[in-house]
Amino acid sequence: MKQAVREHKVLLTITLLCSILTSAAGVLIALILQKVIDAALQGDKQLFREILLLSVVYLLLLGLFGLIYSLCSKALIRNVTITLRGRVFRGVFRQKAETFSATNTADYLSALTNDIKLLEDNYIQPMLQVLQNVVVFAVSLGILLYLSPLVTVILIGCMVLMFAIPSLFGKALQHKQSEVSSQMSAFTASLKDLLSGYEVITSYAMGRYAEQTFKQQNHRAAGVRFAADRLFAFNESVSHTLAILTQFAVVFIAAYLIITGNLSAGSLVALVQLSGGFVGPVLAIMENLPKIQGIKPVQERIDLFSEEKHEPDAEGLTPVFHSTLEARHLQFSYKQGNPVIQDISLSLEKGKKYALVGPSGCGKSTLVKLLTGYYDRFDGSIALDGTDLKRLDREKLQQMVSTIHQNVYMFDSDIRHNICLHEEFSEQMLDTALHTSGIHKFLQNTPDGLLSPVGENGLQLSGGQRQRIAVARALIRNKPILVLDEGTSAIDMQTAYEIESRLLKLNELTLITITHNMNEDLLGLYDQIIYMENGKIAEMGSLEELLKHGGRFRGFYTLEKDLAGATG
Ligand SMILES: Nc1ncnc2c1ncn2[C@@H]1O[C@H](COP(=O)(O)OP(=O)(O)OP(=O)(O)O)[C@@H](O)[C@H]1O
Repeated sequence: MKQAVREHKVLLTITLLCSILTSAAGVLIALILQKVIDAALQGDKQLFREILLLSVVYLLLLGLFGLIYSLCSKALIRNVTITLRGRVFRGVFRQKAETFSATNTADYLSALTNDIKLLEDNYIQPMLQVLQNVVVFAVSLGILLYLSPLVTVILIGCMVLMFAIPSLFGKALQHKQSEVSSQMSAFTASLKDLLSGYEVITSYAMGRYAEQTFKQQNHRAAGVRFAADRLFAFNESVSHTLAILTQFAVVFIAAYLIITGNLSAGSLVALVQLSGGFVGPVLAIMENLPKIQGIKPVQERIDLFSEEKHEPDAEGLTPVFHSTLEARHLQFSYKQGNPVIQDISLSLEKGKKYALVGPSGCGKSTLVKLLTGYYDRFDGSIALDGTDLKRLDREKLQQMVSTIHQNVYMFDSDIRHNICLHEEFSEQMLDTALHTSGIHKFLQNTPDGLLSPVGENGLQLSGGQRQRIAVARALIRNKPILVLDEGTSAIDMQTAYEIESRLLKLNELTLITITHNMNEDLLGLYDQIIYMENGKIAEMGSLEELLKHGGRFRGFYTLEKDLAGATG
């Protein structure tokens, strides 16, 4: 947060300077009032003309500095907001995949929208106001002392009382602000969940449930906000009452000093004006200080997501893959005491093709995620060409692997953009990717070809078409490792067979396919079938070897085939 403000030092300095000048000049009006009233009461025309001229110059300068301050402060808020959002956005994308997936995306959305707005309203603007008011207070104090030390002492007494108030509210407000931030995050999460579930909600007649959930979250969010505002209201009204009391005290004492002949009428007007300039700033400071204190939890949350929090990889070695990807005694659990991967050792060779099979939930996807550097909180070791994965540059490692999942994310653009993703590729590379992925088949039936829009998250395409785009997206980049995590499950059998058999022919590609499809012709093309059960590798070998062996894989294979036959 502070770093983001520091990035705009020049604008900050100009804003602060103009703020000081405008605030200080604003106070001088009291002296002009004093002089003009005394000149009028004395009938001094010469002095009256001089003050009139001075006032015109004063007004012009005040207006000019006021305008510059106003423009600069708004530009400062805009720049800091842009910088903060940028830092959070980059921070989110730079963190480890493991950390990213452990956090609800609504938390990121909330940090980028609600929290940054809270910072603007409760930190940046109050900070500028506090500074302005400190200047007004200091200049007013000087002039007050010059006009009447007695009134000044009484004013200071009232001030002390007024300062005691925010300390009573500060802690409670801090707590309430934190609650507002968490509740807004929960509200965004719930809203996102409901909107993403549109199809399920409408087709399963869940409208009432959705409305009720929304109503509850809506009321809760508004309720927490109101509880914080209520506390602000108490703080503000106590402060206002004390401020008015102070001004009353000044008027009555100054009036008494006029009665006793110790003060001029002009000075009384100046004192009343100054007491406003003295009390007002204290009031504003008191209102703003709890806001600044209260925003600390939100500030910490933003800092947590910001890029400076994400340390670079320890060694950041550049990964190379010429021979093997090897795991030794690999153990991993999502929750302590519940291991999902148990003592797995295996070696994958470059260019070979592996089919990973086993009952649902046995740990296939988790194993592949570990092997490709998605999670780094595991026991045992994983090495790429002999170098420990934890020593490698995470970003470069990610760039060596393409993973195609069952659900493919599509940007709301056309087919070409969803394959190339802002990168330039030759027409020949694009053509090869289109053929290997089987896209060319359905392109013939689309009027705009590669320029056909796919709609929000690819809604205008079928599941199979989306998966073919994902295959092309991966192939065009020519990455050495391709993971198909049921990546062709939505494609018809014939096309899936064609795509997979083309991938199996790519000599340089190391292919790891997680599949439930027990197609003998396809499985027979894989170099190795890795059969998993309960987080362990139960058997490993070619299809022929495993079937001949007649072990656990054979039982699984036969059962799956029978089931597919019965349901298909
Ligand atoms: N992010 C996660 N957090 C907590 N537990 C998880 C997470 N991902 C998977 N699991 C659990 O780990 C176990 C293995 O899941 P995994 O997805 O690796 O299995 P799988 O063999 O690929 O299953 P499937 O064939 O159904 O896709 C399951 O019990 C699952 O509930």
